[in-house]
Amino acid sequence: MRLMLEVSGLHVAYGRIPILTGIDFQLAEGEFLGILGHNGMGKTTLMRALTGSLPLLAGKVILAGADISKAAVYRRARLGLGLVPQGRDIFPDLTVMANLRMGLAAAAREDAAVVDEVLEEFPRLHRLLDRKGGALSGGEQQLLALARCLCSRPRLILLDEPTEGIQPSIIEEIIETLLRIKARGGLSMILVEQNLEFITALSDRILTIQKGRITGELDPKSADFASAIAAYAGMDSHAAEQA
Ligand SMILES: Nc1ncnc2c1ncn2[C@@H]1O[C@H](COP(=O)(O)OP(=O)(O)OP(=O)(O)O)[C@@H](O)[C@H]1O
Repeated sequence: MRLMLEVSGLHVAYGRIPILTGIDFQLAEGEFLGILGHNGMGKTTLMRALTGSLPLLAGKVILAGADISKAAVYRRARLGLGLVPQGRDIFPDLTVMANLRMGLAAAAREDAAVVDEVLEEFPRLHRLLDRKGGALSGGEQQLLALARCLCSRPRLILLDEPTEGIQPSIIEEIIETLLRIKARGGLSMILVEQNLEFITALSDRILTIQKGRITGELDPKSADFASAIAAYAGMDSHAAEQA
């Protein structure tokens, strides 16, 4: 098994307030790893530490064998680390096509044909290419943010709470799109979520995070998954199976 990401002993603080206090996990090449946690548990902080927008107090981050613990944000992007941030951060005054081209700028090698390739996976965006990003629905913006990230040809995508504030019908479409992309292979993903249906549909493994620490690991294929997730969410296992 080749490792795409190795995170060890990660400590991160905002000023003097410790937020992540010893995070360790590994991700295999091609693996989709879920990170499940309630509000304020440190999920976004972890994503920001991995992309380099927050410095580490201690610990190591190894991406495909390269130590990126101290690397700048742009260098991590060049090495194949892509982020689809919480809130999506698309450019509201640029068209969908111009937003996609911004994704090319983060790529190690700019290749305009990549936009057409990526668009094949996103039929809904095809019809919206001339529309301003700010005039899209939340779900369409999420699809655009994902497509823009794919235009940078990442090896590993960090996807931060993609279902937040999005209608269930588009959540389903995002799941189907990601399952197609996963089936093609060659891409690893870390999905940070609170939505049980989304994280269960896509993850090979799920880590739970509480108060800045990884507290458990769940296997969506295991027989006791429904009861394990129910214990995590504080609900009965029948409700978890419905989720
Ligand atoms: N810029 C900041 N300065 C100080 N504290 C912060 C800052 N950003 C986040 N925090 C605190 O760090 C903790 C972890 O926040 P984080 O955003 O990582 O959580 P999260 O799990 O992503 O939550 P959510 O699901 O609400 O986005 C919270 O207690 C939050 O209040």
